[in-house]
Amino acid sequence: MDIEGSDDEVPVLVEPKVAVQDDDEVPTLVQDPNALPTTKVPLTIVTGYLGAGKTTLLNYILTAQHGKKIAVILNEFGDSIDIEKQLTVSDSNSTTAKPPPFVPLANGCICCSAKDVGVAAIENLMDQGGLFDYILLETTGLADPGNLAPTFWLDDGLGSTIFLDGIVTLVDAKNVLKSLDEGYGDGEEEVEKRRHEHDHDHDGPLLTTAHLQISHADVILINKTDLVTPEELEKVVERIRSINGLTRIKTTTKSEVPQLEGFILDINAYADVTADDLTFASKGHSHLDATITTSTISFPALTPEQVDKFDLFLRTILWEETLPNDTPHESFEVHRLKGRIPITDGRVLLLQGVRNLYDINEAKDPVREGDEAKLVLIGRGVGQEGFRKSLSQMLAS
Ligand SMILES: Nc1nc2c(ncn2[C@@H]2O[C@H](COP(=O)(O)OP(=O)(O)OP(=O)(O)O)[C@@H](O)[C@H]2O)c(=O)[nH]1
Ligand SMILES: [Zn+2]
Repeated sequence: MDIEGSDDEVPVLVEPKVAVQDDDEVPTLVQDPNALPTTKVPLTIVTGYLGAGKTTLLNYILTAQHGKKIAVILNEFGDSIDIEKQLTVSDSNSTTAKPPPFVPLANGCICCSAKDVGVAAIENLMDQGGLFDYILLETTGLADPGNLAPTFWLDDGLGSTIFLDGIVTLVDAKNVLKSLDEGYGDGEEEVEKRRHEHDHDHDGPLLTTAHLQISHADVILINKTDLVTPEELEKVVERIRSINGLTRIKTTTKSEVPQLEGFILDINAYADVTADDLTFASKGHSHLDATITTSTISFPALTPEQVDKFDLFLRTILWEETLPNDTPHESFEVHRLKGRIPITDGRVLLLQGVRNLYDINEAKDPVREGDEAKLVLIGRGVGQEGFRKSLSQMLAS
């Protein structure tokens, strides 16, 4: 969906549709010699089904007053190999009327084989220093953000310059239930492919792109609320909540989020694990969705000796996709996980994971909320009783 810039006061994002930019039309980026690339630049992934309002959100952010210089990376699938990504830098403080500067990036699909090209292009820009202090990456409507997130998280090479701040998913209030139920928009071929990839038995409930975009989201904007009744909207909220019990949800029209800071930008979703988040997730939401659920496992504070066993439990479920101790189970797939694990010596461990990557850090300010440890899992088949059983067996061994 093209959004043409008409206001010449503010830089407006135009999605690339042409494969080749005329050199004359590509202004070069102006370097700010005063800015030093000393701090890490946050990167937010903006995902959501075709036409859900991703570009509308980016335009909203680019024109809002936030005092940030934001780089936007777009990637669009074309009909051919002419897949294009471009980068535009917005300076909300600039008063001069200039067309947005474009730096064309190499072609390729950022969520799969060519992802490193995207990363290299960002790094290249970071080398120029001070050009921007925030990165927004809009994926295509059919992207699985779980494939993309690991590229920007826990990458030592990138670690010095970029970090993944969070994943924001736009949901089309009018169509999302159809997408979840029928794979509406995914196309028959894609639906069939996903059955092969994610459901080895072929008879489980359908895993759609909408599921993947919701299960990985740290923030969900249910957009286009003007197109549904309050009752319909309530159903959408409940369904989404039942899939992802950790995500923050906001209903919007025209992707308008007046409070960007702390909700869309700078949310630190891959660093902080607050007790509130986990408590919310474990309130027990109805299992309205047959494919993806959120499951919370609570257990007593660990002794220092149990930490390694807990780690082995995580490695087994995430890396081997099986339950320890030959615990019988049906196939499962973890999309996202978070945890807060108090240790009897006074420490609190914070746990973050996406797909088969995870990270354990000690809380810097270990406030103990009782002695209950909580592990929240989002994914397919994560509600099986075997998870609890095998964990307690593991910890008791
Ligand atoms: N009725 C209605 N239309 C909206 C709303 N938000 C955005 N739109 C329109 O929906 C269309 C698609 O919005 P985009 O922001 O381009 O969506 P997108 O997710 O970037 O779409 P793709 O890049 O094509 O996947 C545009 O015509 C928007 O103006 C809304 O809240 N209500
Ligand atoms: Zn778009």
